[in-house]
Amino acid sequence: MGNKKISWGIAPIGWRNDDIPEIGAENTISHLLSDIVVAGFVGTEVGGFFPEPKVLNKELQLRNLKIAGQWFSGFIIRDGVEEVSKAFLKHCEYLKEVNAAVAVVSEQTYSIQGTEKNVFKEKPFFTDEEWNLLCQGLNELGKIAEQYNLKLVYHHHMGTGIQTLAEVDRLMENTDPKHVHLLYDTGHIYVSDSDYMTLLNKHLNRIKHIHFKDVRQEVREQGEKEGKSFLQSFLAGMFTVPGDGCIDFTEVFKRLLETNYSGWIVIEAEQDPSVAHPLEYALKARKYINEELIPLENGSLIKG
Ligand SMILES: O=C1C[C@@H](O)[C@H](O)[C@@H](O)C1=O
Ligand SMILES: [Co+2]
Repeated sequence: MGNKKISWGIAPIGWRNDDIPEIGAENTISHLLSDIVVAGFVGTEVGGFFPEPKVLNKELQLRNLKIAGQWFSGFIIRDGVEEVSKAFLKHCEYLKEVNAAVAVVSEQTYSIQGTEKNVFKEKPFFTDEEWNLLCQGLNELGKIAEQYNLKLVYHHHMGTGIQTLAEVDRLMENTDPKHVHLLYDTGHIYVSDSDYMTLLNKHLNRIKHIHFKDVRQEVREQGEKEGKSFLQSFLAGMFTVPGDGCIDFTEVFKRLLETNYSGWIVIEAEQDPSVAHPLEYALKARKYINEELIPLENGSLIKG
C-alpha cells in the first residue's frame, strides 16, 4: 500500500498562475479539478480564481478531492502585523471552510517576484529591525492560524527577503517552532543555492508542507546569463514536474521516508500552459511518482 501519511497533490499553477492571471484563463475550475482526478492526485491548493467555499466544496466532494492550503502574500514589514492580521483572518476563515491543513505565508515586502528585475541578482535584504518585525509578526500570524486548526507554513521564495538557506536558517532560529513551520520548496531553494538537501536535512523537524518543483538546469543557466526576471524565467521553462529536470527526488523522498514525514507533497510546476499541456505534465509527474518514488516505500506501485 502507498504511504498513508503522505497525501500527493498537484497545484493549479500548471493550469493557471496567480502571478500572471491572463495565462491559462480558459481553464475553468471544473476542468482543473477533473484533470487532477484523471492524473491520480488526491488534492490541490487554492488558486486565486477558485470560487467561494460552498461552491468549491461541492466540486471537491463530487471528485473526492481535498484542499491542502493556499498562498498568502504577507506585508508584515510594510504594513505592520495588525493590518496584515485582518487579511490573514479572512484567509484562515476561507481555509477552514474548505478543510485545509496549512496556510502558506510568504513575506512580499520589497519582493521582486512579480517585477521585471533580475531575479538572480536583485533580491531584497531585510535590515535587523525588519527581521525582528517579520519574525514577531509571523509568530502572531501562526497563533491566528492555530485558532482555525491550520498550520502556518513559511514559503521561502526567489526574489524575496527569505530566499537563501542562510535566510531560512535565520527565520527558523528567530521564530517560535510552536507557531511557525516551514514549507520546503525544492525548486526555489535549488535555483537560489544550487542545493536542496541541506535545507531539508537542517529543518526537517519544522517542515510541515512540501512543494515538489523540478528545475531545467540549462534554462536556469540561460536565465541567469540573460538576467531574466522570475516571471520571464518560468515562462521560459525554468520549472517543470519532478523527474523532468535536474533534481534527484529519490534522494529527497528517501529522507522524508526515513524521518516519517507526514503531510502533503504538492507537485508545483509553473509553466506556460500554452506550451506545456497541464494534464500531460500532471500525468508525467504521477508516472514518475509511481515508478520512482512510491517503490522506495515498500516496493509497492499502488497510488498514494
Ligand atoms: O508556491 C508558490 C506559489 C506561487 O504563487 C509562486 O510564485 C510559486 O513560485 C510558488 O512556489
Ligand atoms: Co512553491
